[in-house]
Amino acid sequence: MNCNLFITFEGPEGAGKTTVIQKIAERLAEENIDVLATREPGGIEIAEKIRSIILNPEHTAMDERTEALLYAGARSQHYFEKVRPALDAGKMVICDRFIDSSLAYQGYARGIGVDEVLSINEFAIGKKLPDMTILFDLAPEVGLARIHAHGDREVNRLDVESIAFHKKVREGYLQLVERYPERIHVVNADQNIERVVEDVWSLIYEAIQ
Ligand SMILES: Nc1ncnc2c1ncn2[C@@H]1O[C@H](COP(=O)(O)OP(=O)(O)OP(=O)(O)O)[C@@H](O)[C@H]1O
Ligand SMILES: Cc1cn([C@H]2C[C@H](O)[C@@H](COP(=O)(O)O)O2)c(=O)[nH]c1=O
Repeated sequence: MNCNLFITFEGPEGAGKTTVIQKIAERLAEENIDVLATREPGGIEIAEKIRSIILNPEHTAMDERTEALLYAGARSQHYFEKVRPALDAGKMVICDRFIDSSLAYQGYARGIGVDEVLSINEFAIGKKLPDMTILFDLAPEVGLARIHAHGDREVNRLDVESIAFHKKVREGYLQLVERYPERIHVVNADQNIERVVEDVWSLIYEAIQ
């Protein structure tokens, strides 16, 4: 078994990443796999502070380049303080969002350019990409409706972007699948939660064999 993997979960708002990651972490633990579940932006104190600046709905004046750099800064701190040491200790790391969020949201949807955003992220964390990425694909209307219906998390500065922006995020992700076909695996997130968990588990189980 190869369990020393860095696996990232990606997708639009309300796609189910946070819910599924918790269930997958429990399942991995049941299989006696040493796993660290974490998230971006955040996961450690400094990055959580940066998160609260980026996502504050009052920060409407934030320039798109500032936004891209803050995400990259939070990523750098989180990666070197928490992710890399866990991987070096032989653990599996599963992370709710990572570099592909920056490529899809800032690079593609904001229009900064995917290659430009990739290059600031290479400065932040180096060139190594995750071993595997699972993309939760979902129409943005469905994900946003889930967030508004359940009300179990605060609505942030990115949530309130236009539907056109969220559609571009989805397009950006789907272009990343074409760019990294070996790494990024698409899961249909518009199914009941148990089905989504099973689809994700199958991908991870295959990867660790
Ligand atoms: N497959 C599903 N079907 C119906 N509701 C779901 C499904 N997956 C998640 N939900 C619900 O949708 C809401 C958002 O889920 P969750 O927080 O897991 O999404 P997320 O992808 O992490 O979102 P975000 O990136 O915006 O934080 C939660 O209330 C959750 O219970
Ligand atoms: C890492 C990262 C995230 N984002 C966006 C995506 C979401 O709108 C928020 C994070 O909120 P969540 O509830 O934790 O999913 O930030 C981004 O635009 N760029 C990034 O690199």
